[in-house]
Amino acid sequence: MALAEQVAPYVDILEIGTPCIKYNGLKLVKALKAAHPDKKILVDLKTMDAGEYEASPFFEAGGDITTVLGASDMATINGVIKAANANNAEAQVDLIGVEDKVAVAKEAAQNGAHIIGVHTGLDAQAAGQTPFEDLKTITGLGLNVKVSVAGGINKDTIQSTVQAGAAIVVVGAAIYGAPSPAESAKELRALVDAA
Ligand SMILES: O=C(CO)[C@H](O)[C@H](O)COP(=O)(O)O
Repeated sequence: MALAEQVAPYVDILEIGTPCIKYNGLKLVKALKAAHPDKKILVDLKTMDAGEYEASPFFEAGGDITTVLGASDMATINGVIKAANANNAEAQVDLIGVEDKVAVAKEAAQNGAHIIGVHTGLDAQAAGQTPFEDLKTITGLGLNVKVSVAGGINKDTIQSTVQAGAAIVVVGAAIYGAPSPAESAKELRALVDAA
């Protein structure tokens, strides 16, 4: 809540990351939305099963976007899309760990997913991986969805993600790990606006 307060002037979406939502649950979604009704709240559930059942309460609590793993069964993805549509919200399909990212992105988009997330997770980042090539591949498909990118994005790389077609750029450590998260968010925002 304190971090959100600091960075809110510079961002469009406030993400509750996966460890954070597991620890805090629905009450944090409600509190964050109440404090920031003008922001979208992304709840990074990384749903793997029971899509509609798991996502619905998070949309009802004020979440605007929840994530579902592209590695899950397409029925799970479809369930999150259904829950999102019932709540005037959005389903983001996270391609983290997916072998055939193009096939999953195409099918999810065809099924009505609102956002496709190109994502190099923290453990893959530690092994030296980045999301940039995958981002170009997915935006290059020209699907009728927004493309989000996440995975170690910082001030040196954020403009290239916008130029590669990312509609949503997720920044974690480069904001929350900065000496001044607000200053970092402000700088990143300016770079995005100038890209
Ligand atoms: O979803 C996540 C990890 O699974 C993170 O939110 C995402 O990777 C963004 O954080 P960072 O910019 O530090 O990579």
